[in-house]
Amino acid sequence: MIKAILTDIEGTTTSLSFVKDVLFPYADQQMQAFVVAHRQDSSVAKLIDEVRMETGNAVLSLADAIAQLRQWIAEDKKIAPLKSIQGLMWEEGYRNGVFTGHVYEDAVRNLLHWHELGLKLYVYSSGSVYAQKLLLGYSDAGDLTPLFSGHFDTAVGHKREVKSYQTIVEAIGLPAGEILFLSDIAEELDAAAQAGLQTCCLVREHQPTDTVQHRSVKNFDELDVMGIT
Ligand SMILES: CSCCC(=O)C(=O)COP(=O)(O)O
Ligand SMILES: [Mg+2]
Repeated sequence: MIKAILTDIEGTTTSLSFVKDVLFPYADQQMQAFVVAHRQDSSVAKLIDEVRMETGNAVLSLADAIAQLRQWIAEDKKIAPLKSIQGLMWEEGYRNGVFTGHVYEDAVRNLLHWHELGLKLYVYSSGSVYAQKLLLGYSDAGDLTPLFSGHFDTAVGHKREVKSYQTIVEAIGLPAGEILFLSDIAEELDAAAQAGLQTCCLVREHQPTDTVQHRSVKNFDELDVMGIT
């Protein structure tokens, strides 16, 4: 019996297009002004140092660090300092009403339903925990954060690694087989399944490469959570 649901965001609760066509371009356009304006803030200064460490160049100039961050956005790299800086920048966009967090209607409806049924809900995304809470807190459907019992990002490890899911299972404190992981990426589902989680692939906008060993649905309405044993 499923007692908890761990969900991915991009491609699962949220459209790829919102991330690729709204969030990433916003971060790209604002990067220069944001980093220059906040370079003395301890949080931003620390993240720029992390960019230097990541590139292996301890004396990387601020201008080159900004260029590197923009390059990583273009390449959709899931690198921790980039994801953290993006979260800080998106906060301005959400707070100023430039955009709201896209969450599919079927996802909102079923997250509410599962929460009412007493299932524990968690997020695991490459977006920072801070960015996850912003997207769900400023969602099209209002503040969804009270539905969630916890959030995980790449601080627990990358999403294609089995160890990350083992760490999450330990943190949730339930047997792995009682946790259902939802994602649109086959390699993430493979890693979760190897850690013993139940899995389901969301095939919303594109056909994943190889998900034969996972159940698969087009949206959350098709998912019979209580039927999974
Ligand atoms: C939740 S923040 C916006 C999405 C993001 O930055 C990202 O990298 C999405 O990765 P996911 O693991 O949710 O596919
Ligand atoms: Mg995804």
